[in-house]
Amino acid sequence: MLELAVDDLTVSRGGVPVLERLSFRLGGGEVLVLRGPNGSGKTTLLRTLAGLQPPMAGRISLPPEAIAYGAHADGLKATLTVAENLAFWARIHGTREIEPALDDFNLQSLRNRAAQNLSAGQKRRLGLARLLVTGRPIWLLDEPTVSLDQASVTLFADAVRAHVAAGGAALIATHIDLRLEAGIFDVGPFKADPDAPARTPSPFDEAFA
Ligand SMILES: Nc1ncnc2c1ncn2[C@@H]1O[C@H](COP(=O)(O)OP(=O)(O)OP(=O)(O)O)[C@@H](O)[C@H]1O
Repeated sequence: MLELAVDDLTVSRGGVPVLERLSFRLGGGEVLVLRGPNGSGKTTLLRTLAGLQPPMAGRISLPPEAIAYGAHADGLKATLTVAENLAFWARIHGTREIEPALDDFNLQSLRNRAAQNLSAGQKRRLGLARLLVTGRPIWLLDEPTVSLDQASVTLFADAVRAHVAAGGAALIATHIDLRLEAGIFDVGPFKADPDAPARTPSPFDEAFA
């Protein structure tokens, strides 16, 4: 059974706790939207869940090789074409076809254009199309609709809907209403208290002890 389970998780930036004691579950077929004001820690949480930084405390459990992380930076290979970029990621991740990804993000007419010559919104569409070729079941998405026009937002929402209908899951930090059937997880109540005494001494504390 596909599930991302988060228990009593504290996440940090630069050694300072940002969100603390979070617990939630995300199962196959579910979308969870992360809400919270700018700087509240949504990116920090997603980076921690993606394994890009260690948790400060608590547990994250998920199936191996389950995560596809879509970050602010699109991570495109500038000199490769749209189709070559997708083929590159398809090879890394396995056997997935690139044609459905080109279709779903309206990239067929751009397939032979170098990524560096795409507009901001087109680059973003390519970055999102990459999710489809990873074949990974859990999508962690950080502001996926930045630079997208309304039609592309709809394409993206449709792709998420199809992904969860096929048993996948998505955790999405966004400030806009995607009109998806989704749970809402507001990180606001989990804001760490910066004045609380540190649970474990940092190297800084030791140096001045
Ligand atoms: N490298 C860093 N070192 C120290 N603090 C950082 C670093 N990067 C971010 N922060 C701080 O960590 C906090 C959480 O930032 P984060 O990017 O996770 O918020 P967010 O909820 O994703 O914000 P937004 O909605 O603006 O994208 C912010 O106060 C930010 O200033």
